[in-house]
Amino acid sequence: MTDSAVPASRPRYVALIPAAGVGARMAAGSPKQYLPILGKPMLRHTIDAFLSSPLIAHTYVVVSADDPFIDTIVPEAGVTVLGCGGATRMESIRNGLRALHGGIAPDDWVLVHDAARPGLDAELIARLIVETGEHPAGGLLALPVVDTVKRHVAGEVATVSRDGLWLAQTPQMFRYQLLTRALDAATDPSAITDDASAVEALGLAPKLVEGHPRNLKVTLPADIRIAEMYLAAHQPEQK
Ligand SMILES: Nc1ccn([C@@H]2O[C@H](COP(=O)(O)OP(=O)(O)OP(=O)(O)O)[C@@H](O)[C@H]2O)c(=O)n1
Ligand SMILES: C[C@](O)(CO)[C@H](O)COP(=O)(O)O
Repeated sequence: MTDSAVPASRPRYVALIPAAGVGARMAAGSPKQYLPILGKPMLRHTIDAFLSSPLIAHTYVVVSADDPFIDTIVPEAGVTVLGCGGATRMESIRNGLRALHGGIAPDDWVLVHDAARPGLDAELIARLIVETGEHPAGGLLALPVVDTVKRHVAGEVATVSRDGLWLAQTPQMFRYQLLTRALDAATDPSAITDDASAVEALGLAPKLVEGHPRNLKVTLPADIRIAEMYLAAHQPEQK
């Protein structure tokens, strides 16, 4: 895939990384986005993925107002830290989008990407941007479900058809105007577990673009080692 399929200047593509979570399921005693992955903080890997992409005009990182660790990672050219994290992922993203207001055009694209997915790289970013193209509902990386799916509720167990089921990853990309409208319209935060679900609630169908297992979300302690294995296997060769 070449970058020539991508429009040159405007609209721009910017990255928005929500990084204001506490990492409760990781239970590491400090926010998981600062845990070392191959000796480098997880968030640093995530930021570096966007800095390595020639398609991304700027990267914004949303952290908590009282985040004591972020200064060890940024600032640097091409990255802006926004200390407006909220109580939920959706709130952090909403606050981040509001902070961009005025500095971004309505039809610029925003790629929202979890700080907790350090396995992203420039190739996956390019695939998402090129395959989403001008799709009016935007697009997201996702993986088709390969296992048999069970639903277990109140003692009842049933097998759910996996036909058409995908696991959503990030980045998820939408034009700024659409994403802000979708998140502002979201009334039931428990139903909005990703950015695409807010857009779907408007009756739109974002494009699913095949992601990669290395782009896993580091959620539980065992995921750290898995992320390290993927990243070690994917490092450019040292000369
Ligand atoms: N209030 C929040 C909660 C989450 N996030 C971010 O959203 C991404 C996905 O969230 P998740 O993996 O759930 O991270 P945590 O909320 O930190 O984890 P947990 O749910 O286990 O506490 C992470 O990069 C996280 O930092 C955020 O910016 N603001
Ligand atoms: C956005 C996401 O990563 C897509 O899979 C996921 O929904 C985030 O969930 P979390 O519970 O906030 O980690």
